[in-house]
Amino acid sequence: MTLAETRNYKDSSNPLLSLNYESALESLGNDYYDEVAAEEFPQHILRWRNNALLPRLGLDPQLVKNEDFITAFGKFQQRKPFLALRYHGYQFGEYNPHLGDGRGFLYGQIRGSDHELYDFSTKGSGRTPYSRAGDGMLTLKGGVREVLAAEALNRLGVRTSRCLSMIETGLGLWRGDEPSPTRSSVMIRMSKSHIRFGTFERLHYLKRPDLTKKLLDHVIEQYYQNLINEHDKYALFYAELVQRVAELVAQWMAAGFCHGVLNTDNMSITGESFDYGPYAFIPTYDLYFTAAYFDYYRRYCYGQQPSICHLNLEMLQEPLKAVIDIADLQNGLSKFAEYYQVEYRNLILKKLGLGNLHFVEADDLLELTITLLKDSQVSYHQFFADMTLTFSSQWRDEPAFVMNDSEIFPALGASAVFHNWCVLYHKILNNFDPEKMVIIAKNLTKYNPRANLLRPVIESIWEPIIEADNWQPFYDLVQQFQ
Ligand SMILES: Nc1ncnc2c1ncn2[C@@H]1O[C@H](COP(=O)(O)OP(=O)(O)OP(=O)(O)O)[C@@H](O)[C@H]1O
Ligand SMILES: [Mg+2]
Repeated sequence: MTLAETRNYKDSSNPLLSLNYESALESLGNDYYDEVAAEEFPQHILRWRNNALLPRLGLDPQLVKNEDFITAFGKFQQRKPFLALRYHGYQFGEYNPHLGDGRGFLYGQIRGSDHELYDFSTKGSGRTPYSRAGDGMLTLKGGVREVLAAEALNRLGVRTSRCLSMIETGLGLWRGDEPSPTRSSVMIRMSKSHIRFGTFERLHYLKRPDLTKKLLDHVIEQYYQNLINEHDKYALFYAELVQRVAELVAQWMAAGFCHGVLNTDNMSITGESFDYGPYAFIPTYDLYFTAAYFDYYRRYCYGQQPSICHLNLEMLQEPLKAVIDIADLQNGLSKFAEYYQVEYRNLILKKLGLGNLHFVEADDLLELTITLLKDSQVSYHQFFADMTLTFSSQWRDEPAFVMNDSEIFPALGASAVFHNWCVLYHKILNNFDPEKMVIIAKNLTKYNPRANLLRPVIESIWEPIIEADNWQPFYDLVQQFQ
């Protein structure tokens, strides 16, 4: 078989291989990537297949065999080319020109049934020219954590990439942050582009405005299709990116999520959330909560996320200046705070059951809720989950009903802030007709999943896996997010 024939070869018996792969990124030319080979692993055990994503690929989960996943996404048979994407990035504030896909590659691109272009990218598929001192691998625990984060965030309404599959690969890896040797995995992540802020930063570093413009045209054509025919599409692109990123951070904040490593190589040009390494969900509302143990100066702590994303957007202006007027860039960024506030307010009101209702005390309630969460240091997740569980139409009748249900939070009952919160929440409910209570109860259930992904929960999933190779708790938990 010639190389061209290999590239077009389709195994019609494997639905994952007979998908209609597109080559939007490949066709940009090899200034943006290197062709690489996948690692050959000693073992392939399918640990996770995301059936929920298959219909979006036009596939019936019943017709895709586990072996199909293994052939395509573990053995990497019958598909080429695999493209390690080139990028740089600001890591903890320092520019790093030695990055790029160091343990992954672009496997292929697929047009979903929603007409959006999706990337399938690997993580843990072996060394590339960008691996530096790394082994090119992903630990099994890293794979488990990324699958869980993506599903939990998706359930919480965050615009996120998701994992399509995770296969255990039978290697023993050495890591400073896991008892070693530790088990290995390879993952396929489905996302709306793996082009990062750092992809543009590299082109600026190389002084290639021509390549910047070509990439920007590609990004707009594929991911900002509503702007294609606008005469000022470049300015509008940046303005929309600012909005998407501001909304994304608001989604993280409302979800109580701390990404952990908001370097510019982990920021997507489509404003989608991805790369779930040392992330954590906040146990309590604490702006200084820091997810990554190596983030000594709390640069990426929970409360810093909005300003860090603003800074990352500001730094992206440098490469974009090659194509977009500086005044347009500044104007675009000036709306960040407003977009963030609007989205955050909406999301917290949704979590309080009141998202789609109009009432004058909305800002007071938002402020008081945050004060309550901050002062009391009750569990951020549990506050909303218990509110969902205990809410009743009686809360409309008397503030005392709200307070009495507070037995779930004995510490809250005595506080003046909680008393004020109950009075205000009751007053707001009292403005509405009794039948609106049903809508509020439904909203609470919709926006406050019962399951959570706090650190002890992840550990309780991981323990049965390492101790008895028992994956049931993992499947049960993912199921609750889907
Ligand atoms: N084990 C490893 N071997 C080789 N390169 C690695 C390894 N771990 C991380 N890298 C590289 O270090 C850089 C920063 O890693 P980071 O953890 O942000 O990304 P990642 O998790 O590997 O991938 P992604 O951002 O696609 O989720 C990236 O260029 C990544 O490819
Ligand atoms: Mg990364």
